[in-house]
Amino acid sequence: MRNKTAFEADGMTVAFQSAAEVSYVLRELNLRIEQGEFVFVVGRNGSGKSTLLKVMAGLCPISRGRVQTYSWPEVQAVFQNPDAQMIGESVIEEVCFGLENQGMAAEERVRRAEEALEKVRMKHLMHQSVEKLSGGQKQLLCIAGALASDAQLLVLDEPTSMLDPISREQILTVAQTLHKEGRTIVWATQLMEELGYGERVVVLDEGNMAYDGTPERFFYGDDSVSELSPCEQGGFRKPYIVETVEHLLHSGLSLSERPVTIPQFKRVIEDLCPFR
Ligand SMILES: Nc1ncnc2c1ncn2[C@@H]1O[C@H](COP(=O)(O)OP(=O)(O)OP(=O)(O)O)[C@@H](O)[C@H]1O
Repeated sequence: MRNKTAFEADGMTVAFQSAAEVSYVLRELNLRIEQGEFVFVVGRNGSGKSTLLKVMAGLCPISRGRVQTYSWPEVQAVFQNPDAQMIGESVIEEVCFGLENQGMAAEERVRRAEEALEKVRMKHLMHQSVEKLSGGQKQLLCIAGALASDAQLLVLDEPTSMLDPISREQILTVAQTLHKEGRTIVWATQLMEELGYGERVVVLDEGNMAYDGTPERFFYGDDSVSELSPCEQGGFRKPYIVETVEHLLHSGLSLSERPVTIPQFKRVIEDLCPFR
């Protein structure tokens, strides 16, 4: 699945002109995402994450440079304000509506919508009015809409920001499954714990690319003991697992890997305990 490019930008610049000045939001970015990658986009507020995702979804024109991406319905996006994306009256209608626009037969629409609602644990609410949903439930509903489609590229802008920890983990696990099936996922987040679910982290800083690499190198850097890692350089807070591992490394323990996820951490601890 890795032989096709899902998104490519060369010298991509996005600028907004106001009466007084031109403000640059993305500055001459070069970025290539292959089909099947799971990429997290990280950056402080206002660093340009949403703008980058909007360009990927074909919703924001660029000012300079060159961009190549899928067009709708091969790209599906979930943005931060779920209300702005709602059209249907009931939960199931909302999901089916998007599929109808993609020319899917009625029976298939309902089957897919129910399956997607099941994945986000909202099937029991399928006949409820969209208006009565909480913010987090609306976010889950938008995610269900994207899951139900055949989209090759899923663009998700802080999709778990309103979700409780169980729903958050559920959505991350669903995203991992879609990734394993070969879909491309680009996910903007402020939550460092989420990065281990993907395989690549892109950091934006005032519209510039500050880092592009694995989650492991992002958290630990090239040398885990001396230099500041890209995570520290960016002023982000490391996840608990990474902080714990760094304590172990500083105390002189030699570890089999530098874990960023709980299963990886478990492996490291098991390797340290030969008599388990
Ligand atoms: N339509 C617009 N007109 C003018 N400025 C804009 C427009 N859209 C975004 N910006 C500016 O671009 C900058 C980047 O915004 P963007 O929403 O892409 O950042 P972000 O990293 O997603 O932020 P957050 O984490 O707060 O969601 C901000 O300073 C914002 O004010």
